[in-house]
Amino acid sequence: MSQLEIDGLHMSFPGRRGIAPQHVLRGVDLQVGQGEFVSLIGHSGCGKSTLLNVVAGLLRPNSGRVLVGGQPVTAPGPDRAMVFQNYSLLPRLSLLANVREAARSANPQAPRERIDETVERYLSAVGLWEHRNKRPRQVSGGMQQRTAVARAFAVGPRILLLDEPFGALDALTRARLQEQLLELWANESTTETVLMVTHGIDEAILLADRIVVMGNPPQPSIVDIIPVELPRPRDRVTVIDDPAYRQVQQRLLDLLHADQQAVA
Ligand SMILES: Nc1ncnc2c1ncn2[C@@H]1O[C@H](COP(=O)(O)OP(=O)(O)OP(=O)(O)O)[C@@H](O)[C@H]1O
Repeated sequence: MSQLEIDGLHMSFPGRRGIAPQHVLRGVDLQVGQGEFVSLIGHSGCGKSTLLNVVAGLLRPNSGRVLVGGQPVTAPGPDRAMVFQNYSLLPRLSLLANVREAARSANPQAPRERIDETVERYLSAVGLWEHRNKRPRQVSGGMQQRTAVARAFAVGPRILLLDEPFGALDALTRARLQEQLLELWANESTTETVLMVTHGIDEAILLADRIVVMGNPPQPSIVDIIPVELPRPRDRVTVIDDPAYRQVQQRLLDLLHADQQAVA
């Protein structure tokens, strides 16, 4: 059984002042297996964030359904945690308190020592334990985003939803955070499955087991799903010489180019 199942999802936003509704997702079907890392890629406005928000339970679709572990998603829940591009930390809380509050509210029955241990583990894993008492405004954007990633893992979700989490970061910080994410996902957490929106072709190939390509209107749905058959762990420097890497890269470029032509 798939851990995440999306069946026949349709989503439109009402048009204003006589303008027709905007169909953002038309008939999206996707199954994601336990332990899979799946990236969503597509041009701006094709509905990637909308799809992630429906899976998170933040938006209700017009029709279709999302199942997690066979159960329908109707609202946000601790089995799914989301990381946004813009950090979204609570500004008045320290980094430690941001992570602790999320871990506590997702696991209200857990003993305090276990929560403290979880918070320390994830803040240390992203290299921020020594900065734990600072407020978000006292640290860099990269550090804020590392805190947001630590917070998401500390909730103990089965599925991690990432909406362009590294989009605002410089290349070196992004590379470091990609590695920390893979390390946490593969070795350090109970989180099994990752669904990640990205604009980066190379980021998608480096991280994902499969890449879901989404199309613009008139076909705002999945246009292709590309498996990435590169062994893990993947080294960002050498992996680009692998013929399988080049093949996936070319396929993505062709699909994204064709989609751009279609709307031009
Ligand atoms: N709450 C909303 N109300 C009305 N329209 C919306 C709403 N949210 C998104 N949209 C519209 O739906 C379309 C898809 O938006 P979405 O954010 O899902 O795209 P995206 O692929 O994630 O884009 P980007 O890559 O630029 O973040 C856009 O045209 C957007 O303007």
